[in-house]
Amino acid sequence: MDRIRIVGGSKLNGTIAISGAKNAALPLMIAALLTEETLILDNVPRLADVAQLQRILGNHGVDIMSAGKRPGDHQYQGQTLHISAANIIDTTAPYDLVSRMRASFWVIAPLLARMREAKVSLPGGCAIGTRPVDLLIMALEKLGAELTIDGGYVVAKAPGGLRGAGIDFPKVTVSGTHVALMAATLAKGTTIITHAACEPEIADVADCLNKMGARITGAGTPRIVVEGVEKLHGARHTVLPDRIEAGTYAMAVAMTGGDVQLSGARPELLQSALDVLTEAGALITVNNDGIRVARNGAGIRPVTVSTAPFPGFPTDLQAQLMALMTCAGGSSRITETIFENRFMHVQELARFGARISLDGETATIDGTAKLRGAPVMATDLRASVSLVIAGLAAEGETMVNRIYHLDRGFERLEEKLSACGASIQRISE
Ligand SMILES: CC(=O)N[C@H]1[C@@H](OP(=O)(O)OP(=O)(O)OC[C@H]2O[C@@H](n3ccc(=O)[nH]c3=O)[C@H](O)[C@@H]2O)O[C@H](CO)[C@@H](O)[C@@H]1O
Ligand SMILES: C=C(OP(=O)(O)O)C(=O)O
Repeated sequence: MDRIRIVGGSKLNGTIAISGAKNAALPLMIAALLTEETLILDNVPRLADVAQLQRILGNHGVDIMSAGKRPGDHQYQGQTLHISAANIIDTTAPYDLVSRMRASFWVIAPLLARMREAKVSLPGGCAIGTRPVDLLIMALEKLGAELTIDGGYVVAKAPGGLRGAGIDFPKVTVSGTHVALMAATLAKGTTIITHAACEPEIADVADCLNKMGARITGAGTPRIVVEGVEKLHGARHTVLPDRIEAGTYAMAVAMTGGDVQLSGARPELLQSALDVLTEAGALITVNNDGIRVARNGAGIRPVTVSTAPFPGFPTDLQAQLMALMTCAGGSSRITETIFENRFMHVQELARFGARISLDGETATIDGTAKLRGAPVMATDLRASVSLVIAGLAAEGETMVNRIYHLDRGFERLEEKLSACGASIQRISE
């Protein structure tokens, strides 16, 4: 299994091109199931999760062509996928494919909406909590589907097609909102989704669905209205930049010191994280090319932060912020409000000499002047990258084991960081 070796202590300086967002690319690829025409997606990141979803869609009979580089393409430009679901040959998404990735469960929505049936294994994904799908099931039932759970599969049927309805989510759910939105596009009549998730990836998917002929208003706000249409058609859409990747590199620069341009990053997608970084002592400037992050000389200041749905501080940056705070000049508090078990990085950060105590959903981090490199391993994607950030700032060698989580969500991580002066390499065995 591959590992990443880091020798810490170098400041980061240079430019990092931000990739397309994993959490937008995945539902956008799934949305291709809604039409028999071709959906072309630009700026799709080359990630393990994207490759896995290609296999899952392939199993349903979807043809996916990845266009090669064109002359003039920037070396960091993501891939273009031509996705054609002209013939759906199988409406079952099997356990061995779906269990590895949370978002793959969402195929249930377009399959049900277009084929009127679906059988999808209960999902897997990052081990950060129980992650039930009750609200996704509730949303599909509201739209008139009948759902049962049988042998680890959700079996869904809507023989007469889906019907528009009111869907009121009792808590904000990104997955629930994606599923409700996709299913409602082909339902008969109007669907009104309230307490919808406002994450930018939802608005990006709605934008693409509208290009495909859907009639959606209000995406990106808590109230989304969908007028169902009979058919969707092909379209071309560019995946929005990854705000979590941008925030991760911003935290890394704030920790090591240096000066890095995050090319293509969009500040409005991660304002809450930029505010926290500024409070912590990083210098953030917005320019035409993206966001510039620097920290020169000044120490890291402690912060108190709670994760929250967008536009709040994202849970997907919680572990990275915690890594940063291990070197703050004082005591920080980070509260995780979205997932009940998203502190798996705490015990691994302790291997670097970090001082963190946990009390329920709140971590108290007592900053230390220096971390020391160590062998570490993480069980989820963002926890893994928090260990990379700590390793970049720590004295001596860090070996990050079990890095397949990193490959799920960070495109060319070692390449991007090495180009900014980090000593980081992948060791393949
Ligand atoms: C592929 C993708 O986009 N993943 C993101 C998505 O995950 P995901 O879509 O799984 O997260 P949700 O927003 O759905 O989950 C939020 C909370 O709602 C709960 N819940 C959710 C569904 C349900 O049916 N019942 C229920 O109780 C979850 O357990 C969690 O406590 O949003 C999370 C929150 O921003 C991010 O951390 C993940 O990176
Ligand atoms: C939790 C994440 O992914 P997933 O929902 O696919 O597990 C993530 O992207 O941080």
